[in-house]
Amino acid sequence: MADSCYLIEEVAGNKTLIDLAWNDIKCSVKTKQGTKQILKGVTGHALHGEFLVIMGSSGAGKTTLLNILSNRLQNSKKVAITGEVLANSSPISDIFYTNYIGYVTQEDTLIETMTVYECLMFVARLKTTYINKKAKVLELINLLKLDNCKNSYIGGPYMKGISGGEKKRTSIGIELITNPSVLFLDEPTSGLDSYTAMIVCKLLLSEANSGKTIISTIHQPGSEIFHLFDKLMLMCDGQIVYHGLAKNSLNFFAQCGLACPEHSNPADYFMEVLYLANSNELSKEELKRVEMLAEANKKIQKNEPMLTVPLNIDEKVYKSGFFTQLYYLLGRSVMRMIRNPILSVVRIALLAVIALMVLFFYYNMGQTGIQDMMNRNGLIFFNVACLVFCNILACVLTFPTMRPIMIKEYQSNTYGVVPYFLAQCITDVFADLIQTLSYVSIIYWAVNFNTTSFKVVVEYYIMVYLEFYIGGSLGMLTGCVFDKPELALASTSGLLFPFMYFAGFYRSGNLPKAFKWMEYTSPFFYVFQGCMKNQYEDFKITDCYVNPIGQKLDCDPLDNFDIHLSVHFNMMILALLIVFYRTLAFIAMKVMCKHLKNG
Ligand SMILES: Nc1ncnc2c1ncn2[C@@H]1O[C@H](COP(=O)(O)OP(=O)(O)OP(=O)(O)O)[C@@H](O)[C@H]1O
Repeated sequence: MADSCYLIEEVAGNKTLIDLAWNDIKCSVKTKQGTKQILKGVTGHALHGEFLVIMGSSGAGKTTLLNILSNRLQNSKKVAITGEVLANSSPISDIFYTNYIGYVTQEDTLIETMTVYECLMFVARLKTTYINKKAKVLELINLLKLDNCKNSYIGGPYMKGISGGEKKRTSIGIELITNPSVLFLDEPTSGLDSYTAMIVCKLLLSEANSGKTIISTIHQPGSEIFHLFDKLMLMCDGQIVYHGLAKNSLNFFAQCGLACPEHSNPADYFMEVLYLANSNELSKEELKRVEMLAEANKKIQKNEPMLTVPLNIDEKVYKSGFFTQLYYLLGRSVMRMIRNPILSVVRIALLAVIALMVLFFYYNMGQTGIQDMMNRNGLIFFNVACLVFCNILACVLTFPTMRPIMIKEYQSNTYGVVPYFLAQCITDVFADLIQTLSYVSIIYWAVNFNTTSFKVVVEYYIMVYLEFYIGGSLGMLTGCVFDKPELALASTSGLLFPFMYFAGFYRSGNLPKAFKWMEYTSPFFYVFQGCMKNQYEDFKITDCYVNPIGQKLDCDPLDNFDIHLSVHFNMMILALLIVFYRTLAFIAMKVMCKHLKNG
């Protein structure tokens, strides 16, 4: 295993070796049916240099145990955990996890528009202090056998990318780049073919050989993979029914009167023996079998000598500073926006369609008659509705897809919420600026909008910019509150239609007094007011409708629509609303992260 000893000099030299032990871990959760005991006093250990595989029946509590050991599940209103986890014979603090552990989740949380190399470099830049980060990343890529695809996109439903096995190895690489002493993995081989699963398991074994403590749950390994395992922990009904060398497990079951038939895959056989028809209500026979195995397992346990080397704890939660985090997050966010097909399609194609429609129907609009005025009003409102909606759609559709990635990276202390949030806001500032400049420049002169002064034109640019940004802010807010794009989209529609109705276009002067206040809650109202005021400044309709007694009517669109707030006042209110929506989005993001950290 010449290539297996990644960073072995650090493991043997400066790197801390860790023996992990856990005593009498109990975990219960409150459910609607009452309290459910998930773990019933679980005791075990994983030593440095060991690859411990946790297997067991579905619902046995494997993931729960992994989450408790890795501090991803903590005591909360719903969850009660007791027992202790020791590292090198000492109780561990929260900061221990930041310093020494890595966690590979079951789902790959990778950005589809990044390459394998970029994914690893991003983490290396934020979470490591290597002098030559590029060399370390390339070394790791070589170890993970990802050289062939290092410059390929991760890919996803909308773009072709690397294979499932390559994604999994990239996810493992993201954790290995920080060279953790303890690595947890939740079902790293699920969904992979047997050959790829074998590659992943061999990689984990080699990492264990280099001194790391590797703990992984694994589902249905083939017999070839099973024979790779070093230590095995079998769980059933929240208890450990075997913990020891994988190669001794068959003997243990035979001694308990449950001999595995010859030529069977031991992993399949154990799953058969530990299968529970209903994990909420065990039959007498199942209960007896589980208790018999759990008792027999207790008898074979010996006190393993544990390391007692004290752990050097670096109290810093984040390995990089605020501005470094912001810088790389901003770079990633801009790159994602440029490369993301949904974002580019929604933002550019939709905008292009709107611009073409406007040019087609409103090219060289007249400036004098009643009809011209009505067309102009229609176009102003059309712009307001379309541009806000266009940006909301882009944010609502893309933000929830970033959510699991952000949560995973936040939980592993890659960066804080503030730099992440600011990076999103700054990216929007630039994206909206480009959209505004292109859209307004294309349509403004072509449709004959007001060009009486430079100030009027600039103000219109600013109003459109605020339209885009307020749309993005609303999209971000719903995207932060709802985790699924469908839910976010549905709630956005529920919000947008009343907002649009109360914009002051459909019923302005004759809105019943009781509902008048609702106009002030709609951002569309301020955008519409601002744009109308801006467009009709110094603008005279000469060809007015004259009634039978000679009065000129409908000459002032600002009067017709009851437009009374100044352009600058509307701009100020919109700026405040942007701050308000973004603050709410930030609070939603912060609450979500805090909630997740507390289990
Ligand atoms: N927050 C929760 N609320 C209610 N029940 C829970 C909660 N978390 C876990 N459980 C239940 O606890 C049991 C153990 O869950 P866990 O995910 O640890 O099992 P597992 O062994 O990993 O199962 P699988 O192999 O199917 O993923 C399951 O019956 C699960 O439904």
